[in-house]
Amino acid sequence: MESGTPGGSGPAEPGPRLRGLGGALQAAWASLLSGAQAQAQAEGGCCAPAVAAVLPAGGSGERMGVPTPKQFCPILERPLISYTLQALERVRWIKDIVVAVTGGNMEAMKGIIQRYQHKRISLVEAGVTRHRSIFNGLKALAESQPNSRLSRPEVVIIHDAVRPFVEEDVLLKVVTAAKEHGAAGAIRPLVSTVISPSSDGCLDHSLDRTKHRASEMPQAFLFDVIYEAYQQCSDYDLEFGTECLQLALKYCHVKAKLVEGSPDLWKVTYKRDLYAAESIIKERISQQMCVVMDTKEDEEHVGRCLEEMLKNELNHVKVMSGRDLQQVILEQCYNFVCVNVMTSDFEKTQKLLNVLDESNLSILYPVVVISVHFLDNKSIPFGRKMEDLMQIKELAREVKKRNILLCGLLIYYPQVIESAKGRAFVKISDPESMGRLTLF
Ligand SMILES: Nc1ccn([C@@H]2O[C@H](COP(=O)(O)OP(=O)(O)OP(=O)(O)O)[C@@H](O)[C@H]2O)c(=O)n1
Ligand SMILES: O=C(CO)[C@H](O)[C@H](O)COP(=O)(O)O
Repeated sequence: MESGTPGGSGPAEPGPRLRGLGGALQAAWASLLSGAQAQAQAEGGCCAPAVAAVLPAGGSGERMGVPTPKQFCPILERPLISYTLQALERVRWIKDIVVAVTGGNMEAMKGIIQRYQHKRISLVEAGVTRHRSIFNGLKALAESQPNSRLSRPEVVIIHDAVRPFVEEDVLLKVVTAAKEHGAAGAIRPLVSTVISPSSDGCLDHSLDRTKHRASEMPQAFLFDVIYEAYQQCSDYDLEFGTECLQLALKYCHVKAKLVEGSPDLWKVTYKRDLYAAESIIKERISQQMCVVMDTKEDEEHVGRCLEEMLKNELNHVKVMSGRDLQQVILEQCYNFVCVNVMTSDFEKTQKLLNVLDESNLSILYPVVVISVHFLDNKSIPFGRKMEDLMQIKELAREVKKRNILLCGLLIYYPQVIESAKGRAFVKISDPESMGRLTLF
């Protein structure tokens, strides 16, 4: 068993991050906690139930038909598996994440962990089938080695490395249900009817679609249940089985609770799925925008006006004062409009770029920054202003190396407007008084 992070990163703070979860889920978590706490107290310990995850990532992705195993295929220049790891590691109550990779991909995987700063990851050698890879992950959790930071969890989540869009709510639902029933898994309605062909290639019978479901991931188990099932199961199961819930039923008589999952839980299998995954990621990161203003006063005018306009297009728009720049990072937003009203040309933008650099936000996704500038026709001529602003080219070249895409917007307005330029923005949104917008 190898530690994925050379130099090691300690486990995350135990305890759930419940932001955004509904009341029913919070109650579910509370009951999960209380059961575990009672047991922990009885054992003289404390804290939440130990939850770990096993991610099989040792396949070759034959159906995708490209030389690179699909879990390592890039989406927006980042390997698919990194998105799945990110989805799991942001769930703070998952203590350990064990990833099964082939010996040949071990170094590449370590590189990914280091480059994208993944935490709480341990690597094990994959097996020749998915079930064998999972079994290896479970063994690493069951039999903690002298130098291993892993310990036997109470509940284990099993999730395919090639299902990147798993959300905290479904993870919580399967873990909670597994605690109660011994096993649980996400399901989806069938898209197509399942039929059974006979040996002559004709229809034998078809299944009633309303009575069947597609089994997806994640699944969760009481660790003792699934480990026992894997220890008991036959070579045939390990070789040809595709369903962990079935092993729990067959070998431990545990009937899994089935939990409705979201459509995004589907497994990246064919090449076109990579394009679909890319579109989903782009859609998600483009729906959030931060408008950074350089004074509180202008925030009232330009900021609020811009916010109203953008809200027609985007789900989440937030206006922030230049003084709250550190807060920007906590928002996990990847699109910024930085309005330089009061400060000299690039002062605000430069401050934002510094904060972004320090945060390492752009390691995970490309960050877009639009630097907005104003010019009224009574001050310096348009051409001179543009010349001054052309220094943005150099800045843009520099930050592009760090995955930050910077461009400028010059708003040139014809009238002198007495008070804050915020009003000028209101005016230019009106085509009658429109001056000139120049993207540079
Ligand atoms: N020996 C194997 C085979 C598969 N998997 C993993 O199990 C998950 C689901 O399997 P699947 O989608 O079938 O992946 P592949 O086997 O890689 O794909 P294919 O069947 O097209 O070859 C994937 O994360 C895959 O990497 C694994 O860990 N070890
Ligand atoms: O479908 C599944 C539900 O149990 C598993 O998630 C798994 O993806 C099946 O893998 P494979 O395609 O290799 O059989």
